Amino acid sequence: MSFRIQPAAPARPNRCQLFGPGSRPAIFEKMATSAADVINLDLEDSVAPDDKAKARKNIIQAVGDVDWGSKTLSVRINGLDTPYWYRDVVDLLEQAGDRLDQIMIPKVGCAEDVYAVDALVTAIERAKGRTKPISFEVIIETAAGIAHVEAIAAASPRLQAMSLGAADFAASMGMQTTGIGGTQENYYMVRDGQKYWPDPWHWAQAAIVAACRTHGVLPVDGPFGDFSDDDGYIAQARRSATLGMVGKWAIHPKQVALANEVFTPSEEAVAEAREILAAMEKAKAEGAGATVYKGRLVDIASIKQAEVIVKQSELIAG
Ligand SMILES: CC(C)(COP(=O)(O)OP(=O)(O)OC[C@H]1O[C@@H](n2cnc3c(N)ncnc32)[C@H](O)[C@@H]1OP(=O)(O)O)[C@@H](O)C(=O)NCCC(=O)NCCSC(=O)C[C@H](O)C(=O)O
Ligand SMILES: [Mg+2]
Repeated sequence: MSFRIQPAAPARPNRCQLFGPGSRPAIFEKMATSAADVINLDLEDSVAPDDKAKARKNIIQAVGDVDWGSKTLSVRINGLDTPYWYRDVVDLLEQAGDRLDQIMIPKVGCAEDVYAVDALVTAIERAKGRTKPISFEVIIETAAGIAHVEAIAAASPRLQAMSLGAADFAASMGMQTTGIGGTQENYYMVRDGQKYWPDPWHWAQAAIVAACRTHGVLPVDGPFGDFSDDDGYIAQARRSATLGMVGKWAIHPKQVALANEVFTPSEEAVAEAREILAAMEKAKAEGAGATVYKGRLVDIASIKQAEVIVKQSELIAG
C-alpha cells in the first residue's frame, strides 16, 4: 500500500437510483415505495423549460409530504450553463425540509463547478440554520468532465457519488450513436469472420471508478435507455459491478429489481468470499502468506478482494 491511504466511500446502499421528472408528481409516491436505495427527483433534462418553476414547487412540497422511508433523497438541479440552477439551489435549500439529503449536479466539467455550488449551498445552510449538511453527487457526462474526473472527485467533502451519464457523454464526445448505454451496433471487432461487440463505455467507467476510489466517492453507472431490454440492462450492470461500480440508475420502475439483483452479492459469492477469508486465516496461522483454494492461488490481496464482497453484502443487509 502507498503511504497515501485510500479513503472509504460512504457506507450506504446505492444499488439503484430511480429517476422521475419533477413535473410528474403523480409518480412520487410510487418512487417512494419502490425498492430503490436512492431517489432522484429531476429538475433537469426530463423537465421542459416552461415546467421548471412548477417542478421545483412540486419537489419542495414532496420532500416534506411524501414518506421516503430510509432512502437517500436527491434532487438533480440544472446545469451551471443554464439560467435555472441558482434558483434550483436557493429554493431547495431555503424551502425544502430537512428530509432532503443530496443535490445532484449534472454535466460537471471541472472541480470549480462543484466549488461554485458548494459555496452557494454553504451560504444558504448558514443563513437558514440548516443543521444537516446537504451532500452532493455529480454526473460525468461531457468530454471536459471525463478529462478532469480526478479533480472533480476531489472537489468537495460533500461529494458522495459520481455517475456516468451515457447520453450526454455520447453527445459531448461526438459519438455516432443515439443509444443510451449498452453495446453499440457499429462498435465491433471481427475475428475469423465473427463479430464481437466490446463495451464502448468501459474506459470512461474505469476512469470514474479510479477517481472515485482514490477520493472515497461512490462510483455509479448511469442510465440504460431501452427499458424493454432487460438482458441488455443486466449485462451492462454486471460489467459495471465487475469494474467496481456500486449501482446503476433506473429510468423506469421495472429496472429497479434488475439493479438490486446485480449489485447485491449473491449468496454463493458471499459464501465463497467467506471461505477464502477462512482459508487465509488458516494459512496465516500456519505462517504462510498464500495458499490454494479450489485449485487456485489465494494470498493477502485475496483477503481484500473477499472483503469487498462481504462488506457490500453486510452493508445491504443493514
Ligand atoms: C420512461 C417513462 C416516461 C415511462 O413512463 P410511463 O409511460 O408512465 O411508463 P409505464 O406506463 O410503463 O409505467 C408503468 C407504471 O410505472 C409508473 N411509473 C412510470 N415511471 C415511473 C418512475 N420513474 N418511477 C416510479 N413509477 C413510475 C407509471 O405511473 C405506471 O404506474 P401504474 O399506472 O400505477 O401502473 C417514465 O418512466 C419516466 O419518466 N422515467 C424517468 C425519466 C427521467 O427521469 N429521465 C432523466 C434521467 S435519464 C437522463 O437524464 C440521461 C442522463 O443525464 C444522461 O445524459 O445519460
Ligand atoms: Mg444527462
